[in-house]
Amino acid sequence: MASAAPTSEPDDEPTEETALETARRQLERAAAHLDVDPGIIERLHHPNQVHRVSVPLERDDGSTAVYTGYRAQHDSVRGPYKGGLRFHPDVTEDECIGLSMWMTWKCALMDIPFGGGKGGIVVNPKDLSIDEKERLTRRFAEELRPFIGPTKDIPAPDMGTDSQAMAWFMDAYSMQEGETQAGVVTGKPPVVGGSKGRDTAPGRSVAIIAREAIEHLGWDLEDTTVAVQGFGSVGAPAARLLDDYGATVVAVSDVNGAIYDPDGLDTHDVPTHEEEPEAVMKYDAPQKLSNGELLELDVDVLIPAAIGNVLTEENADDVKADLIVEGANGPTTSAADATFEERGIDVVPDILANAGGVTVSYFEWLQDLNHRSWSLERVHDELESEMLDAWTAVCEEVESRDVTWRDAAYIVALERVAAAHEHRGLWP
Ligand SMILES: NC(=O)C1=CN([C@@H]2O[C@H](COP(=O)(O)OP(=O)(O)OC[C@H]3O[C@@H](n4cnc5c(N)ncnc54)[C@H](OP(=O)(O)O)[C@@H]3O)[C@@H](O)[C@H]2O)C=CC1
Ligand SMILES: O=C(O)CCC(=O)C(=O)O
Repeated sequence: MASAAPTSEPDDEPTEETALETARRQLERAAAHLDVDPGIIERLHHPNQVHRVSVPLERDDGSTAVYTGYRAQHDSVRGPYKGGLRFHPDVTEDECIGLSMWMTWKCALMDIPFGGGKGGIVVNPKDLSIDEKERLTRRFAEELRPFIGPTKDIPAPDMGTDSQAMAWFMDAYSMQEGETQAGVVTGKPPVVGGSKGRDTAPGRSVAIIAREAIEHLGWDLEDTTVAVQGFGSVGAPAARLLDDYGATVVAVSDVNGAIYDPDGLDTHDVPTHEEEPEAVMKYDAPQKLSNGELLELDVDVLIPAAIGNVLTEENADDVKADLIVEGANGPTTSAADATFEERGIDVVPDILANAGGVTVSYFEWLQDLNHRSWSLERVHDELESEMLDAWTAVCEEVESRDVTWRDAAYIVALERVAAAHEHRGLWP
């Protein structure tokens, strides 16, 4: 339980296992535990559709730039496709497909009536002015119009997009429909049909699940040290809530590196990505580390909550945390996962830990369809209850089958998706 900064200079560069490869391996591992029609499993290796669009943008200087956008729609047997839109230079078609598969499992694990979708634009949003971001988002909504809708496919925020982007997206879609269609996206500001508590929900669920895992392992939260990579929509609320629960958050990071205080940071004082991007490293802290060093800190709990593929075969042997709670989607490659299993390091998977985001998105969609607004207290209470139900379902599988938390979560999700395929008669 000691906390000390490592002295090595690890490689920050992730290795090249694609999200799709990781997602397929995870599916195969879960399928090996279940008696499911192999045809259904084969079908679930592939997305239903992937839409690739060109998104032209008039830059502020009058020139035209054309960006590539994607929307991957993996499976809709349990309901409309659901999942975020990412604005990031590393977005690829395969990444969107892998992320859309994870959304299918995440929604099934949470038992909410959605399938899996994910999309994004290959762009660095930090290179765009606010007006350019608005024009790009509105045009993306226009390009995706034929494929989305409140009962078809419902996007949401992800890396590089936020509630303002969702408001523009909803407005652009609604203008063409001739009426406000609040339910076409979630993660909007509450004043235009968003749900209270959606902005912090993915981080809140990470903290709730970390708290449950810590209790399950018989640790005391007050004696638990935590390092969090990324201080955005997921990392910041997770760090702050764990701090509020009594844990000691010793390190947090942004894209430029990490701040470290072995006595614990005042997480409410460190600016989040939303408050000021790239401000973490400007914060006055006893030590500055690289993002790679943060991942190898001798802490009890490590929460990767920024980008994918940061825990790889290159650094898995050097990770010193006893518990990893995945805040980001796909932070752990299959090779690293195998190493953690061998080393007895527990990993709570993304599809469980960060599922608070899509769960409150579901609450938002219900509020939009019913033209009702829930109180923040109700959102928090219902989220807590949904997270505990999912946690219990996963723990039951862990105990009855003696599998990892990731395999258990996939088994619960895959059983539900496969049963829906069987009942609907879509297969074979
Ligand atoms: N937003 C959501 O609703 C949900 C998001 N997720 C997943 O969580 C992860 C983070 O998303 P989200 O919090 O929304 O993103 P944000 O854009 O809100 O924040 C990302 C954070 O990560 C930092 N960051 C960016 N690149 C790197 C890097 N290369 N190394 C270390 N830190 C980096 C950013 O730093 P800086 O401020 O300097 O840019 C920022 O602090 C993604 O995997 C996303 O898919 C999962 C569930 C829901
Ligand atoms: O809120 C949503 O619909 C999806 C959020 C998301 O993209 C995710 O959980 O990865």
